[in-house]
Amino acid sequence: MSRRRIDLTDQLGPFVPAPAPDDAQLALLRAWMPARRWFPVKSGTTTITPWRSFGLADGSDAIVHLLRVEGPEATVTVQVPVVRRPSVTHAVGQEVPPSWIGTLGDGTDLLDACDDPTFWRAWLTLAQWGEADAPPASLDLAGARMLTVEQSNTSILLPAVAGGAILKLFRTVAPGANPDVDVPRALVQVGWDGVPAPLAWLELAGEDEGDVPAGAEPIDLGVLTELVPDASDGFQLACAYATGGLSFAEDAAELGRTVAGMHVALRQALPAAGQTVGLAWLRSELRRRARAAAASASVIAGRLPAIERLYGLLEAPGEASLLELQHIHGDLHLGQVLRAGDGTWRVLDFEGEPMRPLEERQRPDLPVRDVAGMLRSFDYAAAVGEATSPTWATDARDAFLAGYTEAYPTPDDAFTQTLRDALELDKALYEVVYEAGNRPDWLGIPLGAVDRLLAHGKPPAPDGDEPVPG
Ligand SMILES: Nc1ncnc2c1ncn2[C@@H]1O[C@H](COP(=O)(O)OP(=O)(O)O)[C@@H](O)[C@H]1O
Ligand SMILES: O=P(O)(O)O[C@H]1O[C@H](CO)[C@@H](O[C@H]2O[C@H](CO)[C@@H](O)[C@H](O)[C@H]2O)[C@H](O)[C@H]1O
Repeated sequence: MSRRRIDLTDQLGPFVPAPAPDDAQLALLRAWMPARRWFPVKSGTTTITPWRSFGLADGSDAIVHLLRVEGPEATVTVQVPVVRRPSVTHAVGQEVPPSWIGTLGDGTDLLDACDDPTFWRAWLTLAQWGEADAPPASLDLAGARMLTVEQSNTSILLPAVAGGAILKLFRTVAPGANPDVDVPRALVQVGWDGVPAPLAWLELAGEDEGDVPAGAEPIDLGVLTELVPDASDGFQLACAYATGGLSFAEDAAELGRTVAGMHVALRQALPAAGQTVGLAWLRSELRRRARAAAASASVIAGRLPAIERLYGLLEAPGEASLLELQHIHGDLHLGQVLRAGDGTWRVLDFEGEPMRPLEERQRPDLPVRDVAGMLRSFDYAAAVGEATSPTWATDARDAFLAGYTEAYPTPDDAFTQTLRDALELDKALYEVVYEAGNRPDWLGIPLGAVDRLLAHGKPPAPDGDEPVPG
């Protein structure tokens, strides 16, 4: 969707030039960044080099560094705003605050500015506020704090700004509109109330670079969104239900209706102009992703033949049949939904799977991918919440699917089931790679699902063929 663009062609817009981090700062950043949850490269050696640095034009002293992180597979750009403050001594045994990057030779601390009120104020002052021209007259930072939850970006809770808001600073940035800004805006514009409204965003002008043509697209640095009051995180809630022996079916059914409503609204908000894919293409794409997953997580490699066979089952009566694509969420799971105080659900985080390239994440896709993502999440909640009932996850799945199909009728036939299984497997493989890099203790959750799906979708083994694991 179009944005009212500030003319940034010959100037830095809301920013002022600033020096790149010097050697001492760079050494601290190189030691600190890879241990952050948001650091995008999870294994292998990385090279971190300064790319662009700028200050904020309101006179505050934070400096935003964009650093190139070159990993074994790709080079990405990471946003790290910093401030220098007089050093604070922490008692022996006391944990240093999460914003502490290190102490410089002159005795000052280099800190993550995401936890700094002067940076918040500067950001809010310089951001583009929706269709309005200016921020609210008063920016009350009472109760504001940086969140320390598990997330791919860094968010700051601002309970007194604009009636309650949350600021998300994108950690991995790229030229082009971040879907986490434009997709919710488009959904709000078509009147869908299942998403909290974006209130303001901040973008950095593009810059010519090497063979990138002049006028490279602006880079989205973050988005301010309205706060969902009295919200419960969907994953924590589901885990608590599982632990407490409470059925999640009713909430799951409502969630199914919400996800269906989201798909209907996305079709209207961002029409995909009749784009389709053929089954042959889908099979080869799923196999490509499986091979890439196997290359990243060795535990998948031995299962590849069985995975390929399961994808081979993906045949419709008319092989020529085409599947319709549309804009989808792309990384839907219980941690991306909030249950508001009134029991309704809100969907967050339209950035897609953070481990995939932006261009891939923006493409129209199959809505069943979102359904499969949420189904995987019930399995996670049952495992993490140590569900006491053996049917906890299947009850939630069935209720979710019933709620979804009630609001977005889809055929209930063998092909639909096989397609859903294939996409659940695709998601479980992604999760194996994700857990191997982030939470190795949880690797068994998606791996168990991979084996279950392989056993369930097991094709009749041709003579002499090796057996499917599971
Ligand atoms: N609009 C909102 N209202 C209340 N809480 C929110 C809102 N948006 C996000 N959160 C909370 O902020 C945290 C991070 O949000 P999320 O958008 O999923 O981050 P990330 O993309 O970095 O993973 C989650 O704990 C989520 O529950
Ligand atoms: O929320 P993000 O955009 O950062 O998504 C990534 O991290 C998620 C974990 O925080 C990960 O989700 C996986 O774990 C969840 C429980 O923590 C579970 O509910 C999901 O079903 C499971 O996929 C997500 O895959 C990853 O992209």
